[in-house]
Amino acid sequence: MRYLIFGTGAIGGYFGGRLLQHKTHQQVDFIARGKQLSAIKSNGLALKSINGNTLLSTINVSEKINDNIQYDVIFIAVKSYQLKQAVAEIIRACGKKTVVIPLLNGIDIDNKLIAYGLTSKQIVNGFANIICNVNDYGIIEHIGGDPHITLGVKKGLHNQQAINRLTPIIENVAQDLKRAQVNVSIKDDISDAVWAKYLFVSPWAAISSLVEQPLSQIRSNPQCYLLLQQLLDEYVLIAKADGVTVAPRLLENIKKGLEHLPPESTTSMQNDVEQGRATEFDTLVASAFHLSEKHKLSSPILTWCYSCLAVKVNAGYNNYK
Ligand SMILES: NC(=O)C1=CN([C@@H]2O[C@H](COP(=O)(O)OP(=O)(O)OC[C@H]3O[C@@H](n4cnc5c(N)ncnc54)[C@H](OP(=O)(O)O)[C@@H]3O)[C@@H](O)[C@H]2O)C=CC1
Ligand SMILES: CC(C)(CO)C(=O)C(=O)O
Repeated sequence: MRYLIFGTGAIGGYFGGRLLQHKTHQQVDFIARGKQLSAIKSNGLALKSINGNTLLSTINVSEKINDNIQYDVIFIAVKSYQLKQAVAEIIRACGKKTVVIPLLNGIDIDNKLIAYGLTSKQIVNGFANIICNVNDYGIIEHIGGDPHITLGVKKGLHNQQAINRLTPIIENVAQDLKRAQVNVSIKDDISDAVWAKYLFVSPWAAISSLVEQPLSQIRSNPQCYLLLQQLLDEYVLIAKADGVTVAPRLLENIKKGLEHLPPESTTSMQNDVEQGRATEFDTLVASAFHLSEKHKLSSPILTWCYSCLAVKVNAGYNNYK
């Protein structure tokens, strides 16, 4: 299998790096840019991880996709606001058999990929569980979460013929990831799992982006923690109104997950807010707000977060580097 990791930031660097570290027959290429590209070219890609450090000094990384290579699988590991440009570049490298797997957070990433020009037959849905960041150029730091990728088709998106073609590819990718010491789940219909991940990350992303504090501070401030729990309850009502099956234990598991993550945990949206960069506000907060409006729900905490963050991130956009 020949893999392309499009976007060598936290997620792309970690999971692509592990695939490269444990590769047998497969080839793993990377797309990066700017100082990250220069640092990886000069010093290699370093993973500083609670699961073991490694330095990948032999790595095929470039700024643009080599159009002469036909990739079997392209993982997309950019932020949602970078997706349109990424797809414009990826489309050129897609052969008839290429499968594209987005690892972004969000409930409508597949629809965005289609709107930007990919076809449903080319897409396998996916998402990542891990807490990692770019610690310095060329250095990915994994501080929490057991690295996990969930893969699967969506019943509404794929017909049976597409499912039959994509299933063995998903299984091969899962085997390669497992060999690379990444846990993998495969879902027959990934829709509810995508929502479950969204419910875990989005309320926390909203609150952490507002208060700009690590999880320990959010947990130890009773009012702040209550806000997070109430916001989560509102997101769950939105999911249910949108037809999602929210398993009774899910809410309990999300709350337990938030209790047990390392104290220094932050969300990637919060990191972007703190650094004055563009954010995934549209995907993680505005999408939920608009769904709440569509289903005529009352979501007072979400409405408040939406308004405050809209002001805050718009100010942040002015500093966008
Ligand atoms: N970090 C985490 O722990 C987790 C993140 N996620 C999700 O994964 C997704 C990716 O997040 P994360 O890895 O943190 O983000 P990062 O910003 O760390 O990584 C994205 C990388 O892609 C690069 N990139 C974007 N567009 C291009 C392009 N056209 N050409 C070359 N390089 C490009 C960016 O470069 P540049 O910096 O120059 O823009 C950056 O290096 C998000 O949806 C996030 O919500 C999910 C689970 C956990
Ligand atoms: C919260 C976290 C780290 C959990 O996986 C995440 O998905 C993100 O910040 O984008």
